[in-house]
Amino acid sequence: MPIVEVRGLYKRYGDRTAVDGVSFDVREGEIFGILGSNGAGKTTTAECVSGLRRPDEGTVRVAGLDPIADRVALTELLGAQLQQSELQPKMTVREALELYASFYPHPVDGIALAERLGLGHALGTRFAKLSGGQQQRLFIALALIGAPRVVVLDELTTGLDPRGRRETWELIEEIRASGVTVLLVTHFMEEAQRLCDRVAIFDSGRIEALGTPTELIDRTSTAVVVSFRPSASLDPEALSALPGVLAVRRDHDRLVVEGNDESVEAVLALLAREGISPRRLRITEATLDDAFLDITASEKLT
Ligand SMILES: Nc1ncnc2c1ncn2[C@@H]1O[C@H](COP(=O)(O)OP(=O)(O)OP(=O)(O)O)[C@@H](O)[C@H]1O
Repeated sequence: MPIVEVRGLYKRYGDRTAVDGVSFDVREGEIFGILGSNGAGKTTTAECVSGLRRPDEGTVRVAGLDPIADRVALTELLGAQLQQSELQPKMTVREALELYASFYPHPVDGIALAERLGLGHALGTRFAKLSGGQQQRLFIALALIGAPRVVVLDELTTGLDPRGRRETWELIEEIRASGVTVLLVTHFMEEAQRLCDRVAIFDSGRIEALGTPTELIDRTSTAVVVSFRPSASLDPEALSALPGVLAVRRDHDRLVVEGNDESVEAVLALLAREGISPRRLRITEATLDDAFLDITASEKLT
């Protein structure tokens, strides 16, 4: 049973179509990523799920509730991350937790939550004095304080340093492990590949691809790149003719072969037959980043 269902969602701002007929389901207990470049319609979609924007067309259901018509009931089961401007700079962590707990009928213990999120020692610290990472943790805490079944996290790690980002990823994994469904809006492919069970790639208000990160990576034309410095001269044409090879190029004294698993085996077999050793051999697999560029670029060509 999906916990979030979006069907035929349209949202326009004046004559600009921000969301252009989007449909997807989020399964209970998964981390579902909404990915896309700036202006792709990610935030607008997340806001429609959270009940912060009214769709122009289409339906949104969260655990069977209409986020606009059933707004009060929705707040009991959906937690959304706040934007920075929504917290008073002078409010302490403890005050923020108490204030937000008062909005919900069955809040969790705010102090225990703060401790779980590594904010136990910062309860008396004012919001403005928290580090970027601590502020993000507080936003996660406030999204979780009402004991939601679903949390919507939008660009949570933007502006964090690599350590802060990794710590936040671990927190999100813990949230999922506790049974909460996470809708994660991001434009960081590494983040999505690491965290998300499934992702929807948005481009110009539409979903161009949806699947697990592995499925999307497998769909990219170049799944694997092999590069090496041949110990003796080798005709690139011989490489181009091998099964699965999509492209061969020279990069200084290296040969770079783009292809798939089949082409890796074929390249290595050819080198063995010719008695050529592949010096400084590197085999790199495509990432979600490659898949994203491939998917959004091919859409632009059609
Ligand atoms: N309140 C608004 N009024 C007018 N246009 C808007 C409004 N909010 C968003 N837009 C426009 O709608 C489009 C989609 O915006 P949205 O914020 O949903 O995209 P996004 O994928 O979240 O982008 P970003 O990563 O930049 O936040 C953009 O072209 C944006 O300029």
